[in-house]
Amino acid sequence: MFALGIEPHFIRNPKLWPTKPAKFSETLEEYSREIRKLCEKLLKFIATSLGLNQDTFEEMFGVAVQAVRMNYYPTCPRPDLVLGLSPHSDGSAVTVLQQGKGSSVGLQILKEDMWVPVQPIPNALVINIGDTIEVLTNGRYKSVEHRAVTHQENDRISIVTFYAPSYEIELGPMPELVNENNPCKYRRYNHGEYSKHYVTNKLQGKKTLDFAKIQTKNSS
Ligand SMILES: O=C(O)CCC(=O)C(=O)O
Ligand SMILES: [Fe+2]
Repeated sequence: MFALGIEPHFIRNPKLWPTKPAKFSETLEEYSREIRKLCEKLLKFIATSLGLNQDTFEEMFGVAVQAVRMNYYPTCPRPDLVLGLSPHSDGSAVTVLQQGKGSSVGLQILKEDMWVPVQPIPNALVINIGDTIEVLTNGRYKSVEHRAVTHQENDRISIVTFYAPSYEIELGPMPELVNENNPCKYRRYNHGEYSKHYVTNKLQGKKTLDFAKIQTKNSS
């Protein structure tokens, strides 16, 4: 995999940006600008769906952090033994995933304890909800546990954009979404600390969210 910080500029490491192909940087810049607009829109729709002001997340996030990860999964003679990427949820607010043209099925999501393949749809993007939105909505939206599998004959590429709040912000469940029927499930924390926790821990399902979980007697 190849990961690059995009926004804000201070997270960029220009030394890592390839000079070949010549248009790499320009193309990635343009792609990222458009994906950023899409993420802003998605967050407006999520806020509206919860009866909140559409700018709720934008106002809360500060200058949002955007990073991209390009995953290459070579063919594998024993896909039954080798995963492409271990099960995890993303630490982002939302993730936009693009699968290479003509890609084989590789992404799977966990639904009712079953791994369900996500069939690539030509010219369509996959949107994943990340842990940040799960916390902010007190679990009304849930981050999706997913993994990537390998394939015997076809290799595969995915290009994944993570969109998250600024590292400085403190976040926790929004008071509007906490009540007697839906008691507070997560504590408040600093998003930078969560990000650090996320990247320094093994990918292991939704375990990283334990960082924020309030342990109650009945919770597992
Ligand atoms: O390659 C995929 O489809 C999944 C990639 C992914 O989940 C990630 O990069 O976080
Ligand atoms: Fe992911």
